[in-house]
Amino acid sequence: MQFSDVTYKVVMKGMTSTQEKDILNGITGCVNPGEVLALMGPSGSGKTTLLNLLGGRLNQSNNRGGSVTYNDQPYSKSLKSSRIGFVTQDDVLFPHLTVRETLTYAALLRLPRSLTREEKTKRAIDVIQELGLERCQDTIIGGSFVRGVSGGERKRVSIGNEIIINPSLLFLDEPTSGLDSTTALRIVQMLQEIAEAGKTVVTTIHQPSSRLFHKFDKLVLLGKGSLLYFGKASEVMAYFSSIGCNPLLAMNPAEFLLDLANGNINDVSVPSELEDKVHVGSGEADTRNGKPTPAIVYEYLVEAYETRVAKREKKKLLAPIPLDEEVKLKVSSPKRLWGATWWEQYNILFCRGIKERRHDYFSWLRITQVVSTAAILGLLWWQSDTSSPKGLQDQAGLLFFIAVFWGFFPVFTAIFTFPQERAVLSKERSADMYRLSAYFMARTTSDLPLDLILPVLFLLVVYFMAGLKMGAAPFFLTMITVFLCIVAAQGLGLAIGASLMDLKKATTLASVTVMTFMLAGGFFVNRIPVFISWIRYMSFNYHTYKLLLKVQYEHRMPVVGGTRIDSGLEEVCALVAMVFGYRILAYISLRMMKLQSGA
Ligand SMILES: Nc1ncnc2c1ncn2[C@@H]1O[C@H](COP(=O)(O)OP(=O)(O)OP(=O)(O)O)[C@@H](O)[C@H]1O
Repeated sequence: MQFSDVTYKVVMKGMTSTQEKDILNGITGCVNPGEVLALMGPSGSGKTTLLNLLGGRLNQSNNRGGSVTYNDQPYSKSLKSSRIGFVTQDDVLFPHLTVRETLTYAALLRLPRSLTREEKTKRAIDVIQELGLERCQDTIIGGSFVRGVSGGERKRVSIGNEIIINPSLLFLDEPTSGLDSTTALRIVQMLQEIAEAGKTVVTTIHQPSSRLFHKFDKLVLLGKGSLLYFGKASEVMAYFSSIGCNPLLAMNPAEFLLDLANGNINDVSVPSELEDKVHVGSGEADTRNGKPTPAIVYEYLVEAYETRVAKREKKKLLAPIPLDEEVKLKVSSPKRLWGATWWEQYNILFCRGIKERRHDYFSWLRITQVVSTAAILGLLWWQSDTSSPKGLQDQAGLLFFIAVFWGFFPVFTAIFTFPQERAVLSKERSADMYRLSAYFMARTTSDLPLDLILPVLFLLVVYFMAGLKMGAAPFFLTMITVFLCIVAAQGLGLAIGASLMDLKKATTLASVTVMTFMLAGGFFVNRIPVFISWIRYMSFNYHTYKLLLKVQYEHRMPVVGGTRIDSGLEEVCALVAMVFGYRILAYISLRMMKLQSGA
């Protein structure tokens, strides 16, 4: 991989003006198969931005300049899905899946279609062995609220998720941050072994120990977005010595380099040129206790690199490299290569969804909540009598409550669906693991079984305690009506969650909407002004309430919300339209969601 004169800027919009900020200024370098390239620099120097650019994650941005080529070919979609692995700084994994399940699903989704299911599963087991994860393969990953594997093991699982496709290029963002030095060393050793197998590894690293530092083949040292050094890691000290910068104490080379890149020259001898700059003409403002300021040191380092090394490196990069034609072909193919067919993707994601949320399925808390509400309702409306108009009015209140309860509950569970999975979705879509439509269908259908079990329990308790109309037909019609209401309400929750992708905002909007639909539901107010009558038609509570009345009383209570209940077909159609309409809206919102990669 070669990168030449890579630049990146961001446009920052202020209150009064728009400013451009240069993040990277002309970074040039290359890394070959078999090598580990480390990107080092102080915090904010642009390491992550450079890594994202090299890994094709900021590829569609207009703010980038220069060129990045892989085997002499520009970036392509097939390269992204099958030849590049990208390990982000945060481990974005499902907390309730075990290590083996996580890697198996990654293998099933990402490995090429030419492999059988057994071969893909075997690859996951091989990776577990390669990464030394056998002991914790049946432990769940864990997260903030559930205890799972250790930080180092989690990082290895994240790396495993990427090396499973046997990528030619592996990018890692701070793979050792937060780990103790022995675990960090183990991870870097593993990266070295991956490189030795003929792969190219590029990693950002914050402050490696000296043992770690010596494991890198090449080094890019950045300071405020400019290149201070590119070359062999083993030659970096000799280079800085050649420009007159030497450590005065025995210290870790990484520490020395970071100090220099920060412009901190305590315990560092500086060249006479720099000393002269302080004494001749630079004036008070540029000096601190007779020492050059960080800005002067930084300028000197950038200039030294530009004049002594940069031109030579650029020349080297311009020299043509003989290329294997087969590799060239693979890399330049513009087609996106999916590891599984749409239907396979749907099945894998459906099973993964069920496994990830299996703990939710038998949540006694939810079951208790529903059954106790049902029991309270049953007691309050115990064997209610509908022979008098007053009794009828009373029971209609119960039916309205059922329509509101099953309109309210699913909205508030569904709004969490997409915002909670945003990070995983972004990461997996950036790696082109599956089609969005397959994910959407799997995610929205894998919750249905639970969502339909709870209302059955609820109705079994309420229906007979409250003495609603006896008979199989009214009971099952009531159940179907409640199901329709739940699926429609879920659609609304999914659409709100997907369009806002922020739980606070989504909860606020959902409460206002659900309250409006409830008020317009035909129980509290019969006639509403014509210009807001559309609210009533969008309210699933209204249609559900009308259908429940129809099932229970047929023609004894024909007018609700100012309209007659005829065949009930109109209400069924309205609910079905909502089931699909809100889901289509949710899908469009997800499609429009900007993923990190611009995928
Ligand atoms: N979209 C953006 N808008 C504004 N500034 C940005 C944007 N992206 C990056 N930057 C700025 O660019 C600089 C480099 O960011 P980057 O994350 O690449 O640094 P880094 O070297 O990886 O830092 P760290 O080691 O702290 O993670 C920072 O000053 C950051 O604030």
